[in-house]
Amino acid sequence: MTEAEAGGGGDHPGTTTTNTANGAAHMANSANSAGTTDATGAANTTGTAGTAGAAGTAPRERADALLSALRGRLVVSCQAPPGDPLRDPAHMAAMAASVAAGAPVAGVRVQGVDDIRAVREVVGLPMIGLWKDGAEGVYITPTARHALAVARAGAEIVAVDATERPRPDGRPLRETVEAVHAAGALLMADVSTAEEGRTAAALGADLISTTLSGYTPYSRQGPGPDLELVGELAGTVDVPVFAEGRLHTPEQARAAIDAGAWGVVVGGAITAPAAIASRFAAALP
Ligand SMILES: CC(=O)N[C@H](C=O)[C@@H](O)[C@H](O)[C@H](O)COP(=O)(O)O
Repeated sequence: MTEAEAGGGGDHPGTTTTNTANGAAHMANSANSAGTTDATGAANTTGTAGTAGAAGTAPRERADALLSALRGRLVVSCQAPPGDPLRDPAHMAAMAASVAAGAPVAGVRVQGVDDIRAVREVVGLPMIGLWKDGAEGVYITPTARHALAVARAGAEIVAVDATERPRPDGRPLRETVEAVHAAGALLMADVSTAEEGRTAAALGADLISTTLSGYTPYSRQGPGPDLELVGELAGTVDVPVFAEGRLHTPEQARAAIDAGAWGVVVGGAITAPAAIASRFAAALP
């Protein structure tokens, strides 16, 4: 990924950043041609992406259609940790295609520009994209440059770290929000506390996710999902709130929806065979 590939550009749609219960007004006709998956085509599980069935509709309508397709439903995160033999774009594309073909999932969450491109080739579902750069501090899509690369690789929704921790380039989160919107994508703010969620929503984030609860030293620590945070956020911000992180069972996913989540994102419990096998092995005498 070069700076030229990742850097600015794109037509700013010039939309406002007013948040509404139904989401964003920023979903422009993207400069990223690969990222124009038909957001209304939730039933379209596999096949060539980018059919852009909603192309030509207003940005706001496209954003609302995308968010509606995710409401009350499951997004599967297809990510492999560094060093895992599955950490390969072709493997993640096969994983995502398998899940999409065999289960009524609403979307996928995919890490890294190469994986996003590979998954985009074979899965037509809405995609939350991110770019993990590093492993300490702010590493989930840490700068506007990373965010633009993710949008241009084909993700309709760009997930970024929206915690209060210092960002590696020292730039404000607001710049990333503006860059993502200029690229015609929506921004998902990965947060660890309710205050961070409220701040992100005020900055124009289109969706909030509880992804980082338990991953900042000042947030709730625990083995399971932070449903309390889901409920608090759902009651105070006017954008969709996603439950994500440590959802291990279908019952927890349902409880998250009951707590007010717009949708749920599940990763390791579905797409991390080593972690799943370890739990089984640990239960044996
Ligand atoms: C903290 C962090 O880096 N979370 C990452 C965000 O994309 C992923 O490693 C998680 O797998 C994802 O959030 C889904 O969570 P879980 O795998 O617990 O269902």
